[in-house]
Amino acid sequence: MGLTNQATGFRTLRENFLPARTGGYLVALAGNPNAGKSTIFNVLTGLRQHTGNWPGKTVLQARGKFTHQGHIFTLVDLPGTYSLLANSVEEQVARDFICFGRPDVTVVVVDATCLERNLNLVLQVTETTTAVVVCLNLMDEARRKNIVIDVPLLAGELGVPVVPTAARNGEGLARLKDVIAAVATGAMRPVPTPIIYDKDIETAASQLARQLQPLLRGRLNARWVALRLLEGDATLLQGIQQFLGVDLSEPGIKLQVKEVLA
Ligand SMILES: Nc1nc2c(ncn2[C@@H]2O[C@H](COP(=O)(O)OP(=O)(O)OP(=O)(O)O)[C@@H](O)[C@H]2O)c(=O)[nH]1
Ligand SMILES: [Mg+2]
Repeated sequence: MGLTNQATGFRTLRENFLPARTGGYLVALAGNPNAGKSTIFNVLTGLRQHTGNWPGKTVLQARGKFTHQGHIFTLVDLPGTYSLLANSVEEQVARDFICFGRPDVTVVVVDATCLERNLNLVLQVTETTTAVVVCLNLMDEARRKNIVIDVPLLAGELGVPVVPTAARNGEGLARLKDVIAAVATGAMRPVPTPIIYDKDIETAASQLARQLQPLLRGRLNARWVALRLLEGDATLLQGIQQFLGVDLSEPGIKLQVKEVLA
């Protein structure tokens, strides 16, 4: 059953979105459908989010709390998404929370049995924020399929911590909490490996990013927004208007996009 814009009303989504900051840290759980986000959410919070072996179970974000090392963490279980270039309302919920919910840490849960496909989202998230932890879930399944992953090498390549887990039997979740806490408190500062595009795209993006910087005022990564504008991502413009009150579809910006593309 699809969740449509009409059925939910965008306003409701937006009101649901930005949790009141009541102290503690805000942690987003993002990832492809079926990667095990809700399973991790349930173990960490003791709540019972719907889980099951088909994609798209979680349609709206769910929130729960856990405490660790004396800190309170609000965990947000997001709908599964393959990409930040939202193609459905569920993906838009996830994208908007990652971009506008200002999480202190974004955990990207990936399926260790199909790492390559899952890394697409990891790379997109690390383009928007540095406070990223990769949770390499379904390690039990990977072992069963004789898939061997060099975790330190992966972490080194990505520039963010990678924590192997098998959430269904609780494996690795204590370490996951330690790493979330370390990134949230600033004890660990990931430095994601930048993705460098063709020279023309880089030149256009940095030119545009300079124009966007004063409008976005650090609330969103200007380079990433510039790349999305060059790509013509209309739903992101909607989100920026809604959550930041900045209209990037105004003629002045359109003209700049045209100019850098010329
Ligand atoms: N073997 C194994 N199964 C797991 C593991 N983690 C989750 N699962 C199972 O994988 C299926 C999907 O888990 P969910 O937690 O619902 O996945 P999700 O990421 O929340 O999925 P969406 O909400 O659809 O995006 C469920 O049947 C879980 O029991 C794990 O580490 N190992
Ligand atoms: Mg789920």
